[in-house]
Amino acid sequence: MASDTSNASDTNENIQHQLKILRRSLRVQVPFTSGLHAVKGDDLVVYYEVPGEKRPFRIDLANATEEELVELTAACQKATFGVGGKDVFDESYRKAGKMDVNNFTLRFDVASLLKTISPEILQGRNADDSQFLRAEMYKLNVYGPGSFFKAHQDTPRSEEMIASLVVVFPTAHEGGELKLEHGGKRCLFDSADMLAEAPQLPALAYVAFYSDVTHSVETVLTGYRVTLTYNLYLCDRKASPEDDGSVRYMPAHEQNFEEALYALLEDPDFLPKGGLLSFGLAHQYPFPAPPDRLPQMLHLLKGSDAIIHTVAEKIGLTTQLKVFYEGGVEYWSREEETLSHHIFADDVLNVEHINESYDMCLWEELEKLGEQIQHTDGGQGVDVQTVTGIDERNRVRSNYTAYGNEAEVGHVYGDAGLVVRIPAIGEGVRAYEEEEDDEGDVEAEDDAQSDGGNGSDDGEVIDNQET
Ligand SMILES: O=C(O)CCC(=O)C(=O)O
Ligand SMILES: [Fe+2]
Repeated sequence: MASDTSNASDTNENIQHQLKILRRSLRVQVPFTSGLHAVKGDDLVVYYEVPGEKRPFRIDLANATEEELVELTAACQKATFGVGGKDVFDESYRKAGKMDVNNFTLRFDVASLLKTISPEILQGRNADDSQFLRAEMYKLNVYGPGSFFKAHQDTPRSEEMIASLVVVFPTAHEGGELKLEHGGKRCLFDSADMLAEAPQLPALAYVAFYSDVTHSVETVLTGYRVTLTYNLYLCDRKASPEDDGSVRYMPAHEQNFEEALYALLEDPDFLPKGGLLSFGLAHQYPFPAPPDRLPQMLHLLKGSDAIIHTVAEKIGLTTQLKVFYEGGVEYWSREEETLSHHIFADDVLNVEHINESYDMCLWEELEKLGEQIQHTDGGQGVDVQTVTGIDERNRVRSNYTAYGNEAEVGHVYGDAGLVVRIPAIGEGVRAYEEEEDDEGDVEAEDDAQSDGGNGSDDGEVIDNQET
């Protein structure tokens, strides 16, 4: 699927080495964070409504008896799950009890736990990023013996919903492990085990994972597994009274990524005429509504995707989300042009107005939207060096009406990926490479590379202040 963009630089050993480092430093990301969280004595007391009863019931989930847990289970509704925008009840898929947030209350305040998980969930973002995490309590779930929840992804409640948080109460149980799967990697969150071995009680076990992580709850064998779920949203820091101005520590893999990127920029064989460094996205994203969908998605990047954007920006390089359209598909392949039409488009292709089967129309629309990729067989276009392949994780579909002997709907598919724009040698952050300065118009940018500053704003004076 990824663009096949072999060029002269493919033979250069240094370039291959640095590309390998870029790949490796993006791969180490684990898409979840978990642990134990100590709480105070009565933090885990829950008051809940029981249908037909005037007064709320009380249960202390730090010291609950079996009888109390049976009562809590009885007060729950049978849990449903979302399929195609509808809530469905199917006990072969999800067997558990749930309680909506307006039917119970508890003292536990998630704020301190949010502080613990935020650095993990917001990793890859700028230290002075204007965003923080906000948690919205979603449901209380009760899994008695025989309960489970099969593999699913959580329904995003908005474009800003980035992750889910599950908090497990210290009620005795066996089984009920949460299985997590992302990008072919699997792991197990065994809260029963963690809580049984907690050095200090009362404590909660917690796990937070990005919204595109597939997860399932294994069958509970004995006892009761009680959980609280929260939706985690990205919010604008300006709206937060809790801004503590903390500075983010840059982990080693992110530093490696930055160093490899610098090494590539310094290599005279690396995209000498400039071009694009392309990356597949490691996470799935909801596409905001049109127009200008892609630029809006840039602030939603998470994990290793966010690292690419943050580091490139720090160096003074532009990152863009693009939709990669591969030519040569049946709708527009013309004999003389097969397979040479690959485009990085600036937005999702809109072809609703196209109502004829002559394939070139689609192609013309695509050309208006983006940059054609240079191919080994020559022709015009931009040089692209692929770091990681763009896959179908963020596939977008555009429909148009195709007329054959009957009108039918045709589809064009594109896949979103990230590109970092590399200037030609002698330009932008690579201005230091210029040997014969014939025009003298690159001087203002001479220092941009060496201080890692953002030399992107024309004419801006860069302070040499170290922080
Ligand atoms: O209770 C749990 O451990 C997970 C619940 C869950 O995945 C959900 O409510 O979507
Ligand atoms: Fe879930």
